[in-house]
Amino acid sequence: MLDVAIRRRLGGFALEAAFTAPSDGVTALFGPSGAGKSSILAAIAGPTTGEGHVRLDGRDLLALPPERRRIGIVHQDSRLFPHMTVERNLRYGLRRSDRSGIGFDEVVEVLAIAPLLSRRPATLSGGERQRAAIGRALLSQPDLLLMDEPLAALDGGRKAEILPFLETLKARFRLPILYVTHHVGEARRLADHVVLIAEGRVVAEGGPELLAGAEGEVVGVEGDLVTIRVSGPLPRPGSHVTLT
Ligand SMILES: Nc1ncnc2c1ncn2[C@@H]1O[C@H](COP(=O)(O)OP(=O)(O)OP(=O)(O)O)[C@@H](O)[C@H]1O
Repeated sequence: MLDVAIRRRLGGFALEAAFTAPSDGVTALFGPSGAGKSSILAAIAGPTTGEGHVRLDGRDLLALPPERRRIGIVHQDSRLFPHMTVERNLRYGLRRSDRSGIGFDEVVEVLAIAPLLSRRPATLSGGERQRAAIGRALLSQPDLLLMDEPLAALDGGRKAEILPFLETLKARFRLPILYVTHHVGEARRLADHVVLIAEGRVVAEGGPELLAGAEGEVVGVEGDLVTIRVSGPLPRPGSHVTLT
C-alpha cells in the first residue's frame, strides 16, 4: 500500500494532503485546477522540504534522496530528449536502472512502439510521444509511477487512442500509479481508487463509484458539492452534479 501524508507551504498555498492508494492499480488524484494535485506529485518525487511521509509498503520514500526513490514520472508534455531516437530515449531509461524486471521488448509490445523506434520525437504525433514517454518511465524500473495529466495536451480522438494502452499497462505491470486528472471520464475509466482534492486537501476518497453518474471536468469543490463542467452533447451543459 502507498500511504501519503504531505504538509507543505508553497507561497500563500497550504498543502496538507493525506490519502492511501493500493499498491497495484491506478489512483486518480482528481480535482479542479489549482487544487494542489501537481504539488502533491512534486512533493512525492522532489526534494524533501516539508513534513510528512510517503510510505510504499512500509518504506518511507521521503527518507531517500529523490534519485533513489525509484519513481517513474510522465508529464503532460513528453519531455523526451529531442536529439535522440525513440529507441535511444527508451534505452536511456533502461540504462539508468540497475535492475531488470520490465523488459524493453515487453514495453515496446504493450505500447505498440516498434514502428516508432527509429524516429525522433519531433516527427511523432502527441499521442505517439506520450506512449514513448510512458515506455521510458516504465523502463527505469519504477516502484511507483506518477502521471501528471498525461493526456491533457491531446485532443479527444488522440486521448481515446491512448486510454486502451493505459488500461493494458496497468494490468500488465502491476505498479501503484498516481494519475492526476481533472477529467471525470479518464478517472472513471482508469481508476481503481479516487482521491478528490480541493484547496490543498483531500475532501473525499473512495472507489470509482464516487464518480458514478458524473461526466465532464471538475471545476470546483465546495463541501459535498462537486461542480463539473459538462462538455459535448451530454445532459444539460452547466448542470451541477452532486457526488456523495
Ligand atoms: N512553489 C510555489 N510557490 C508558490 N505557490 C505555488 C508553488 N507551487 C504551487 N503553488 C500554488 O499552489 C497551488 C496548487 O498548484 P498545483 O499546480 O499543485 O495545482 P493543480 O491541482 O495541479 O492544478 P492544475 O490542474 O491546474 O495543474 C496553486 O495555487 C499554485 O499557484
